[in-house]
Amino acid sequence: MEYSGDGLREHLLAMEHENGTKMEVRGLTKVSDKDVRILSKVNLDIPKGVIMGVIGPSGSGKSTFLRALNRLWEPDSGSVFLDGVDICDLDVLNLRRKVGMLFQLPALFEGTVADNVRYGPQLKGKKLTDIEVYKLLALADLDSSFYGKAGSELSVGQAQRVALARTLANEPEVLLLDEPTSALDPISTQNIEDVLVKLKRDRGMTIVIVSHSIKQIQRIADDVCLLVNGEIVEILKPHQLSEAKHPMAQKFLQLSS
Ligand SMILES: Nc1ncnc2c1ncn2[C@@H]1O[C@H](COP(=O)(O)OP(=O)(O)OP(=O)(O)O)[C@@H](O)[C@H]1O
Repeated sequence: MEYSGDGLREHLLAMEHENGTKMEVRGLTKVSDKDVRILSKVNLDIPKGVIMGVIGPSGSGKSTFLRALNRLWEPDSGSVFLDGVDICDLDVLNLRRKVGMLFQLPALFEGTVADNVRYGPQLKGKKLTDIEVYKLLALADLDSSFYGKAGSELSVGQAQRVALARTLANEPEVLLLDEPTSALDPISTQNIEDVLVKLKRDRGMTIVIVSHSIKQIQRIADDVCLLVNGEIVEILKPHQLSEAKHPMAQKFLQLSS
């Protein structure tokens, strides 16, 4: 299709909207009770439909940063915008549906896998059909045999995929993952990574993943930000990580490789 004049401008504007910034983090600062800076004026643009990796030494503020994106804590100063709207202006439960989160260890509720997957929609008064539950399980790479299983029967890797299906049942636009595979074996890790890449590719999902594994970030991330002492010191493409300039970042990368 050819565009000219107004048509071209409209087309470009539409593309800009399609591929625009999903989350903007501006001046995010968190100070501990003991007056220690945990995050210091963090700025980051997270584009739509990308996997953003967050890496850095232990204690650098990665989890704190991630939790700020769906208001698991409130910053001392600074703001986070979702599609241009300050997340403080959104109903917090609604925000957490739009910006879902997975943790290192999955915590399933009592009951079956299907009960877990149905949980979020049920809170909004919607009962997922069996077919909808099966589809969500499939999205998280779980076959139909998991439907009636109890959470306690599952391996950690399987439980993590159920937790992912449960989060996806809320139809999030952004997925936050805090070291989601660090307790998993290589095959379960690969299953989760494949699902994340598929969610990005097929659904345009925006994903922010904190990981201690540089290799994982290199396998799946589009961009990676390096957090050191509560500050983003560099934002790079995964293949450029060896070129990081900050001395602490260099040391961290050397020790991690
Ligand atoms: N609720 C809190 N009160 C006081 N200090 C905190 C609190 N939560 C985190 N911290 C401190 O903030 C710093 C950053 O912690 P955070 O868990 O965000 O780091 P991290 O980069 O995710 O670390 P790790 O890689 O070890 O998980 C640490 O020094 C931690 O001790």
